[in-house]
Amino acid sequence: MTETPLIQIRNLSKSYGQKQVLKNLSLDIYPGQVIGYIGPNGAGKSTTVKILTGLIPDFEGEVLVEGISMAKDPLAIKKLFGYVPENAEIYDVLTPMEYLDFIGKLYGMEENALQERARKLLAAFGLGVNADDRMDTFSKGMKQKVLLIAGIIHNPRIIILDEPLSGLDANAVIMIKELITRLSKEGKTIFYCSHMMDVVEKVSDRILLINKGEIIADGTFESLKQNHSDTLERIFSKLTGREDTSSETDAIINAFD
Ligand SMILES: Nc1ncnc2c1ncn2[C@@H]1O[C@H](COP(=O)(O)OP(=O)(O)OP(=O)(O)O)[C@@H](O)[C@H]1O
Repeated sequence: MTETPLIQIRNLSKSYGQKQVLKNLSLDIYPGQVIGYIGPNGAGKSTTVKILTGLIPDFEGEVLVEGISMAKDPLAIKKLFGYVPENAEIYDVLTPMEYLDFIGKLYGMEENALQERARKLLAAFGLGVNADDRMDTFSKGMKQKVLLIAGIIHNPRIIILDEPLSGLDANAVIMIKELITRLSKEGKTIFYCSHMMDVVEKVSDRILLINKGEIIADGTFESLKQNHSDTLERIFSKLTGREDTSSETDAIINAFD
């Protein structure tokens, strides 16, 4: 590929105390890629994305986004990212509009544009009629949708979804798949962390497999299956155990077919 990488990660390492959780990661990520970032619990996925989004400022190595070093201008880089964290709590005494207004202003959005985009996205996610209702009356799936919208309210170039499906039902899975497809068509770069191999397979055009803080495979899902089937099987059967055969998981996986 001759294109300039959008994100360049060079020799990235991170330790918590004595424990090294990322070991010398080097990666180039290109504009428009949909990357599935997979690996077992504790492999280092969330730590990687928290470094990319500026939430963990102390690390070794270098991260460049659009050629700008994270160390030099973290605020400029933060605005390029939209981040939907795993298991986030929402401040649910607010309405979606109040919450999105708060988040949008953190990104410096102008009031009218912010209101317009918030209502448009809420309607697109089927929450138009709930835009001004307090979220403490919402289901988990409805709150997750608001968190997703909050992650993309400022129209970021790069979107990071960290396990956006945990605990959600099959409808939410369909919604995520549609969202990823739509955002990818708009040219967004997407970094999608998940334990659900089958789901990642269907939405990603590049898979990164991380284990114990090291990227052990990088390629298409097909190439991964050919060259790392043992690792994939070991990791995911250990990881998901019986869950993969539960009817709920089956329903989620089937939602993609
Ligand atoms: N703030 C922290 N302090 C100390 N150790 C941490 C901290 N955050 C993460 N860790 C440890 O770092 C390792 C990597 O964690 P991380 O959350 O990045 O993994 P992950 O791949 O996202 O896992 P999961 O799939 O379970 O979310 C784990 O062993 C975790 O216990």
